[in-house]
Amino acid sequence: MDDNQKSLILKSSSQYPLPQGVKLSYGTAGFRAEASILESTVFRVGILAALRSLKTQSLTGLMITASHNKVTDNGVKIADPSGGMLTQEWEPFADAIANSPTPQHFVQLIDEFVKKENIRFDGVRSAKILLGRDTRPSGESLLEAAKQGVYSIVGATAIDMGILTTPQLHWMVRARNKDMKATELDYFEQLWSSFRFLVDLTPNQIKMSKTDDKLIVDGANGVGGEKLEVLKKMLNSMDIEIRNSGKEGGVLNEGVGADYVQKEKVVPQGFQLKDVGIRCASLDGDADRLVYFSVQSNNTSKIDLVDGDKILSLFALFIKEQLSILKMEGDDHVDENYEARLGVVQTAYANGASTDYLRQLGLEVVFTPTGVKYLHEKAAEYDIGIYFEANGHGTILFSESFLTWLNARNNELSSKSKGSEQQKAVLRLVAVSNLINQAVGDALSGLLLVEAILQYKGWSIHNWSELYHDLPSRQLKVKVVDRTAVVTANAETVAVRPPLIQEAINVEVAKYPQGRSFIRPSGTEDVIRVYAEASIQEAADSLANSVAKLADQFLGFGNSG
Ligand SMILES: CC(=O)N[C@H]1[C@@H](OP(=O)(O)O)O[C@H](CO)[C@@H](O)[C@@H]1O
Ligand SMILES: [Mg+2]
Repeated sequence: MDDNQKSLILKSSSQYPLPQGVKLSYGTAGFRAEASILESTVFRVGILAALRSLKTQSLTGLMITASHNKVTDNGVKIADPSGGMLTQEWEPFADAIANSPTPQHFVQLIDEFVKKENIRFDGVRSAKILLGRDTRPSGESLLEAAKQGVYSIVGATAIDMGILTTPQLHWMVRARNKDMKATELDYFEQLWSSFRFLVDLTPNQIKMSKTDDKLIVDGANGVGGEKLEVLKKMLNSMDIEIRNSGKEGGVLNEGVGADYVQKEKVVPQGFQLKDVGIRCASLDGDADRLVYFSVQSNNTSKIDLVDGDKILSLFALFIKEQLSILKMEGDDHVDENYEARLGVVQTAYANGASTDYLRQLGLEVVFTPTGVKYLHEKAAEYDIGIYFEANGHGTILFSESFLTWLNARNNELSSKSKGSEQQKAVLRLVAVSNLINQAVGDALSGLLLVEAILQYKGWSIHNWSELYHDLPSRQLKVKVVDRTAVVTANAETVAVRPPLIQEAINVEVAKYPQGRSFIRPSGTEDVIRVYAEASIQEAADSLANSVAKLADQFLGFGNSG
């Protein structure tokens, strides 16, 4: 960096001092905190996004959101040129600059990093960053801070895309870098047209009942509801009712949204007894999570939850079916068969019943630590990799080589057996790859895929929910002195530190039929999370409580003196 560049950063960063006592970590999903302390962080991440763009010679993205967290919180994360999360290799640098105490120290950190990474400021190609934010009121001024960060890098350009869902921003970054059409309208058109295409390939339609036609969506009073309104207009044939769109005066994520519905297993605000039996869905605050549910008839606040694991199971079942149709070659061109590697990725939070179900289908199921950056990376190793967190964040990734094969197969079948079942299966898979967001998990594209598959199968939400029965489970949080004292292994299923805690957990687990439990430090909150499941709810609750007690004994405040 030349002196001019250094003094530019020094000058602008002096206007965004780090508030006293703030310590931030890039965590599972970027920086998150109370919005009022985030200006300096967002400003610095603006610079980081520009450096990432210079390093990769590609466009990057910066999203301002705190997803399912309180409306008074906010956060910031970077989309890498692929449309995925910021490369994990840069996370320590992100942490370092976010916590840098003075402008001088900050400039020095950047200077050292730029040298180490060999980032060139030769002006051959300048940095370009797409900016987006969710509907949080603090978003506007934070976006301004991000712009100031970007403009502290000579020649860098920030393109403000306005209010978007997180997956829309990631999708745009990916599309632009692939020289594809990348406006918001292009996004909607791609979703709409691939959905229509897929639905048109539904075999002689099994007529659904009136209740099965209808879908009610809880928009979490966030950005998802308003974007779904746009899609709804394009899809005028679908009967969708959107509630908690944010226009009715409700508060973002308060008693609404996918996180609330999945964790509390109760109806979100605005849903009542008259909705019994109707298919309902819930998005989170930035519309990258999706869960379905139906209101139970015997108790108005209880729901039958259809979570991320069941969405994953529905997708896996459908994809597997299409692959087997492809394999049923009538002609002797069996050599045209491509053994597509289909893989399913879950975390330890996946309900044990879902894993059993998927394995029974003959699928390869692998586990990664929590956080979509890990699941995504793993899923990308397959020709078709399906990943979901139980909370509803996930997508399906298609490899380039498999898509090339599908296109070639389609051309061949077009000339030989147009309209055959095999060709339809090929076309369905191609449509899925266009519909489901290839950059990150996306509630809107996920929702359309669920709807298309349910139509294809002629299933109600009840049929879908009956794929398998969830094992009762319980999640608890434990406040401890230092959550980093817990170190895990084997995709977070085993605690290797503090010593002997795992042995103690094992003793508890052994007391319960189908018992399973693990602890891990949260990456987004200052707590230890406890998960337990067992054959009945009382047992899951009791196991979770015993393990929470162990966490407290080994790590808690009672132990700190
Ligand atoms: C148990 C759970 O739901 N954990 C969530 C939560 O992470 P924690 O590291 O558990 O705080 O937020 C992450 C980001 O949204 C999400 O990826 C993850 O699944
Ligand atoms: Mg989210």
